[in-house]
Amino acid sequence: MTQSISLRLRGVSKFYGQVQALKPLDLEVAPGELLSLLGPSGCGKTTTLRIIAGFETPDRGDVLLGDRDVTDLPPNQRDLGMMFQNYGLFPHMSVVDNVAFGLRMRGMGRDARRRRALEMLDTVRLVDFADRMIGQMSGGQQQRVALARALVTDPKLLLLDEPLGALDKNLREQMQFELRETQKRLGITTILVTHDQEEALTMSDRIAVMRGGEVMQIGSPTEIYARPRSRFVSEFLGSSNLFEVAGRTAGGIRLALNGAVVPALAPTGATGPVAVRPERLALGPAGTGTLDGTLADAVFRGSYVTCEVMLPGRETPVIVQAAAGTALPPPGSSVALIWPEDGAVVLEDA
Ligand SMILES: Nc1ncnc2c1ncn2[C@@H]1O[C@H](COP(=O)(O)OP(=O)(O)OP(=O)(O)O)[C@@H](O)[C@H]1O
Repeated sequence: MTQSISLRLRGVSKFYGQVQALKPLDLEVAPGELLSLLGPSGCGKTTTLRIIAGFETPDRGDVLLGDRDVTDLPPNQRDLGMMFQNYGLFPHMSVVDNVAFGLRMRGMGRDARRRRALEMLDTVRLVDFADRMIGQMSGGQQQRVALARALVTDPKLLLLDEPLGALDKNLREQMQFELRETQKRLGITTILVTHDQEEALTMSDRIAVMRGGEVMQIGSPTEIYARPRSRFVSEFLGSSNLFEVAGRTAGGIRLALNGAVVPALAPTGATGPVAVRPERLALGPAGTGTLDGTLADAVFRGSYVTCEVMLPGRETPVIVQAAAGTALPPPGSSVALIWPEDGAVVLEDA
């Protein structure tokens, strides 16, 4: 069992020539926590991870592992386990030799190496495959070998860069669960880089949503999903319907569209539109809700139905996600949008 350790970045920034890959960044990761760095291509996720690993030196700021300032230490002195998308396993070596490789580099004796590698293979439920060649293992199994190899040196910090990117959807979901389970069991502090919002939502204790070299918002998956602060975050994680706001009253938020007053969480200083998740809206008979419109389309998606509702005075359809089996009138019918009692939030930006 690893003694869990905290990770701290203080004012870390990085330029590549004229490109500011990272604006001064502060980040605290608690012992045993899994923090995801989530964002679109080029937002600075990999740069952040490479600085934490020691492959890259920040222009300014420091990196602390526990109380130790590791900013100037090379990667092999930082007590890290790492796992990347193309696992970097040696195809001509057996499973157990792949896992033991890092121990050999540290000068551990042959028998001790094998014993320790088998222990790790047991953790990822592959001990029966120890003497197979890597090429005889499936994608999911290779991913588990890579995890065992990352953990075999008993690192204090686990760094995962799109670790499941090579797997297809079903296997990927299963491995997300397994990886998270192992990480929790070992209590190892972990940074996960991903551009996959579902992966971040299912695996993380907290998510840092990044854009343009900055953390836009950081919080638990439920917090970030239910209370996005900006339009970018509300649209990057899931989707949102945005409504312009005309003002605030004691009873709630006045919508610009028809002046209706609706309940919404309104943080002080939030002057942007109000965002509502499609699954928080419902449809009812015309005249019974907040806004009347026309049901333009309804698409069956298996476990739910995606409805598009056109409102007078609004160009973009409002998206409503109704449970499968909901009785819907035919397209072209008048319907009412039923606003949620909670679940709408005023954003900070336009
Ligand atoms: N070695 C480099 N030289 C010059 N510019 C770089 C270098 N590495 C990264 N950048 C730039 O820094 C910015 C951040 O890149 P980074 O790789 O951290 O993004 P990312 O979020 O990991 O993207 P992706 O999801 O595509 O990997 C980008 O604008 C990128 O083009």
